[in-house]
Amino acid sequence: MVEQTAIQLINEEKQFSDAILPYFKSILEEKDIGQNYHVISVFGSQSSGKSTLLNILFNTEFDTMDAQVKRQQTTKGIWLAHTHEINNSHDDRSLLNEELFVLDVEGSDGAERGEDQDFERKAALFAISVSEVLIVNLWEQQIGLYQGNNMGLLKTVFEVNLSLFGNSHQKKKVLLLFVIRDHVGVTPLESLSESLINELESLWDGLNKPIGSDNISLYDFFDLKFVGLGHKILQNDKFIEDVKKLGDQFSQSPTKSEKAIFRPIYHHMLPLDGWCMYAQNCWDQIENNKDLDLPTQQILVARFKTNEILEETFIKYFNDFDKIVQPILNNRDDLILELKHIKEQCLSDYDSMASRYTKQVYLENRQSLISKINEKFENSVDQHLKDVSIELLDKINDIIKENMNNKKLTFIDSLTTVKDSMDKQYMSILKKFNENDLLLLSSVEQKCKDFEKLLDSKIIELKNNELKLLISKVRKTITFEIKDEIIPLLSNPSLDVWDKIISRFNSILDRNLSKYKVQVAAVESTESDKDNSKEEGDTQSIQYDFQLGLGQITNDTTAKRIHFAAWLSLATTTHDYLKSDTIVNIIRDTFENAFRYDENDTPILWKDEQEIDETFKMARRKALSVLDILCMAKTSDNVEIVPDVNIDDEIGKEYEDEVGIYHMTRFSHILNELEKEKVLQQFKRQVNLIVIDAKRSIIKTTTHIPLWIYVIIVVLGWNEFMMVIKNPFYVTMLLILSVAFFFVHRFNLWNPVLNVVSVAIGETRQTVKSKLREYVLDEHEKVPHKARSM
Ligand SMILES: Nc1nc2c(ncn2[C@@H]2O[C@H](COP(=O)(O)OP(=O)(O)OP(=O)(O)O)[C@@H](O)[C@H]2O)c(=O)[nH]1
Repeated sequence: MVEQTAIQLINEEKQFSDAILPYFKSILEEKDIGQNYHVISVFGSQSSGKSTLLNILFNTEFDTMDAQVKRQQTTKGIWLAHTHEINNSHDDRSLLNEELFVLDVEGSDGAERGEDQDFERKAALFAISVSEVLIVNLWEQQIGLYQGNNMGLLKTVFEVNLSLFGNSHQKKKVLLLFVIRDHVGVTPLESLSESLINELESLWDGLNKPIGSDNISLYDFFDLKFVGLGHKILQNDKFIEDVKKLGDQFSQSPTKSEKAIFRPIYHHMLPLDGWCMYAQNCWDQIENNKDLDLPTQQILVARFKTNEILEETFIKYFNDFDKIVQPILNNRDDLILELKHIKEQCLSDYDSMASRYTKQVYLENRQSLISKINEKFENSVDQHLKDVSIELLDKINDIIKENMNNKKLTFIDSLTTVKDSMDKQYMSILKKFNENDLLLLSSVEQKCKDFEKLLDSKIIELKNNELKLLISKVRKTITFEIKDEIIPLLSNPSLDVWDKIISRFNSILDRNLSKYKVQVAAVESTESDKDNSKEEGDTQSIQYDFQLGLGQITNDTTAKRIHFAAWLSLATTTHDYLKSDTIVNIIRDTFENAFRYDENDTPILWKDEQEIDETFKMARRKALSVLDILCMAKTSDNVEIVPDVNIDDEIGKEYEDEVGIYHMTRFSHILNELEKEKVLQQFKRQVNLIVIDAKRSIIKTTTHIPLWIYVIIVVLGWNEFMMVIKNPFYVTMLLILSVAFFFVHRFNLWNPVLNVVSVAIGETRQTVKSKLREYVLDEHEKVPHKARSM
């Protein structure tokens, strides 16, 4: 046997060769024949001329027996040979443009295997399973003999075949081509065929059919064809001619001739590598005596092969996927184009390779490939959509700010508009990917939900920020107003100062919350409910809406927060302001006002100490009553003021005073007893000084010029006084000077007077100087004159 042209598919030990694929590769090289091939088996008694027929018909080179040497088994196991040549009457061997694979099966009834019919049964079943055409080779004289013409074996094969495929919906047909050898022509072929058909049909009828397969006919599984070949030894030319005629039928196309042997219904519709795997699976099943389900095997092969193709094409296009896609992740149009291109290429490659397998499996795996591709796209698309989401969400802030700055829309209207717009933008982008089938169907809805979630959390964040701003703004205003209105009240406290403070506080709070108040229609209630609501101040019918699209609970909580903050601000303001020193100053001022000024706010001029003492007592009483008011926040009804919210946790600090007593800071507790005592002492020290000052001022005015001075003045100046009184000139001069002095002093003319006096003095000085100069010069001139005259 020539190694290159035939290979042992299954050896005598019933082992399937693993060299089949390399064999196919070596003979076909890189040629992809797809489904353009046919598988033919030959089956018959040992040394019945099977190999000889195949070699002449298909130009193969199977071993044949040399009868002149020894009649013995030549073909062992199952051999496979490749050919594309068919001997025909046109003498054109390349008529058929398809590849042929011919299986030469070990002959039955061989002496070498003896009674062991296991292999020949398995081989027959295998041949039926994997071939389109099974040539049953028999001598003319064997027809009519049960054992001699393999009818026994055929019966077994039919039976197994029926039990395996009887209930299958996909009944694949095989052509049983009975080749009658040494047909010398005495008995016409028709008559021989008839005998064989009768034999086969009665054989079929006699089969032990499985339940439910009673009505299945022989022809549901097999087509029958009969050919007679002349005696090779005696009529060699006729033999060759008959073989060529048979070759014609093999060469013909089913579309052109009814006699054509190869028909699509016999084909397994598997590409060659798939057929190889299929054949191996069939043999494994047969060999292991398992149920051989050919359609299932075909599907398994298709599944395996299409999976293999799927993986190969996927790797081919997605090995460098990240490198290709990463740089264009931010460019949506390029990204969509590239993804689309990759997907189309990948699917086109898959289609060309896998579409040759069972359609259902091919389509199933195509869908898997699409899902796999989309899954791979998922990361990139997700990354892109994430960037898009961030971009869109970032824009929201600016758009809302712009809308609010331009006073175009309120915050909540702006928020609704922006949300709709962002939703639309995102959906249109998502739609672009979806339209191009670049998303996993299952993920589209999720992506929408994810964006909705992001958008909602952004909206909540914006609302919270806006709410924080609003609360902070209202708090600041309330704090400012509290300081502005409450501190003046505290710095000059009246007896009902705390009533006034609470009243102002309520009006401040009300003023700041009024624009957010919503009147809600009163809910029908029972009489007792109405009474209760009256007692509670009808607050139940008032709700708040801070115009930020918040839920009622959040609105109410916000109102409560502002209410709480207002109380805290009031507490902080009063406690910060009413420190011990400030209280000392306040009560000292109260004391001073009462002590120094009368009812008309006129300063009191003390006449005597008794008056000072009485006024002191009155002023101190007033100051101490103010101290009592400031030490404890109580209404004029003497009811301690307790905030209607619990701010104790904020201001309620526990502390120990100097004498070891624990105190808890409360809103109404401004000073504790110890602090009050200290304030009192400080106050006393300060007012004592004021009283001492007052008393000293009386002594000063009364003891400023001692009386005896006046007596001395009168005693010592009596003569001068009398002299002035008695002289009319002095009296007149005194009166004139007194009047002049009065007017100058009254009209504050001392400066002009002093100017006049200084000018007069200057003039006088000049005059005196000039007179003196004249006098000196005159004396000088007289002296030389006297000297000359002497
Ligand atoms: N009378 C006759 N002899 C033939 C014919 N064809 C082949 N022979 C002879 O029969 C003998 C066996 O032929 P093979 O082709 O080896 O038979 P085989 O069926 O392949 O044998 P195994 O492979 O051993 O089963 C050879 O000597 C052939 O010359 C034929 O048509 N008529």
